[in-house]
Amino acid sequence: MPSLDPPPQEEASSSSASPLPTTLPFPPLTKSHILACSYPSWYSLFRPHTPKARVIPLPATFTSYLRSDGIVLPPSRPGTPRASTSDDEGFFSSSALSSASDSDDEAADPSASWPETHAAIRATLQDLGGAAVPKLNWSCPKDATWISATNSLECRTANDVYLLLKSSDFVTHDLEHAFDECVDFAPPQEGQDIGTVLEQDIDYALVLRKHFRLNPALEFRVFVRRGKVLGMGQRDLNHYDFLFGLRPKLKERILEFWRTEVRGKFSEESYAMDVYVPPPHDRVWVVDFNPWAVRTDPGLWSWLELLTMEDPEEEEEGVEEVVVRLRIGSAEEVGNGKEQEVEEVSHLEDDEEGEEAEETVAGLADTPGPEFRLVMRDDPEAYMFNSTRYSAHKLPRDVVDASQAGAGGMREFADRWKEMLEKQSREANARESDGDDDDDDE
Ligand SMILES: Nc1ncnc2c1ncn2[C@@H]1O[C@H](COP(=O)(O)OP(=O)(O)OP(=O)(O)O)[C@@H](O)[C@H]1O
Ligand SMILES: [Mg+2]
Repeated sequence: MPSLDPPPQEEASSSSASPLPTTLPFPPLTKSHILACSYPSWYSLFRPHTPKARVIPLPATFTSYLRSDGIVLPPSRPGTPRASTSDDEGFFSSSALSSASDSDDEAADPSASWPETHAAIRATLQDLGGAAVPKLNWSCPKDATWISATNSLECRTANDVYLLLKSSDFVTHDLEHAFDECVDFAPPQEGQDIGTVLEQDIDYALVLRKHFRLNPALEFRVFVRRGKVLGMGQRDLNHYDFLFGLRPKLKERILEFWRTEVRGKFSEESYAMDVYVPPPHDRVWVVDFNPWAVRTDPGLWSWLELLTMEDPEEEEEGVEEVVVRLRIGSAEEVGNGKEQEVEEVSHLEDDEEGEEAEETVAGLADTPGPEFRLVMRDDPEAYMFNSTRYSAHKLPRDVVDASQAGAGGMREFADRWKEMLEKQSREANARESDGDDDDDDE
């Protein structure tokens, strides 16, 4: 992944009265921090609070297959022609993926190099009820869903899994750039293979999570810095009226969960924790732990503010549900405070979760304690170029494009970067003085 260093000092400070930060003040990134956020590292600690999943260790033969160019899938059944239309082909037909390197139907079966892994994946899919969402140690192939017939992460066969993993840049990042920016990582010397170097420290694994229909509105990212929750916010960048009424309850549950189940248990002091809080919103599920690093998408926050904000006051144990009936904007804009129809969210575990729609109307404003950000209707933050889906991965691409466009390109990029920092700073100030303000028309 290209460096995310902001533009040079003179670009950022030349025209502004108040000096702007020119680098993001992250603490030094270490391999041990990255490894602590690897799914197989934390899963055993939080298993009772994690949707049903299985971790399959991956041999070097399999990771080499993932790193190799081209997409060659195993035949649907060993020994059968690729054009088979058996049920085992899942969403994808392996015959449809024949490429230049695979011009005849008799290309070698790649799974011959990792038969146990192939068998384990097939058995695990069955064990998980026939449909799972794949992930490597840190990343899910969210950027590759376009290649799936269902446009989703749902996999029904081993070939569905391989196709998503092999099509994903995010997965490639795990395989080739896991320790980028780590101060204690020596990049490979000439002639050394990155895979071999990384695998000295990393036990690669495939995580298969039982697939369920989750409601993206109820996924949140919680930012913890030096052992204190700084804030939290939606992961999905759409506006959901019903979240405003639920905010006090969600916040209380998430903070309580963090205090009782995560604090003192997860080894790291700074990280971004992803949680899912399905109806009836009494139980918090851990989806992921992400490094405190620029590679993690700050979502509705910006890294600049997360890194520079004051430490919060000591946590109040048990934030109360405060009923605050503020009128912000029009009635239509603030919504009715009731949750809309909620998607099915069963199968988090072996036992079923309740699915009743939440009717609590507890207020629309945020309660005291760490700020809980929601997307306002027409919130510009949802549309900022650096806050769109997978922005942490798009930004480096911007840097790459800018660098390829020569000095002019870099200057233009630097200007955009400066504008972005200024905008974030303005918005942080406005938020501080105005509180919830859904009329922001920037
Ligand atoms: N068991 C599941 N069934 C269906 N969808 C799931 C399941 N688990 C996760 N997802 C979806 O996949 C998304 C990505 O999962 P996850 O957060 O683990 O990936 P990630 O690569 O770590 O993402 P990020 O880069 O944002 O940290 C989740 O936000 C959720 O919407
Ligand atoms: Mg993650």
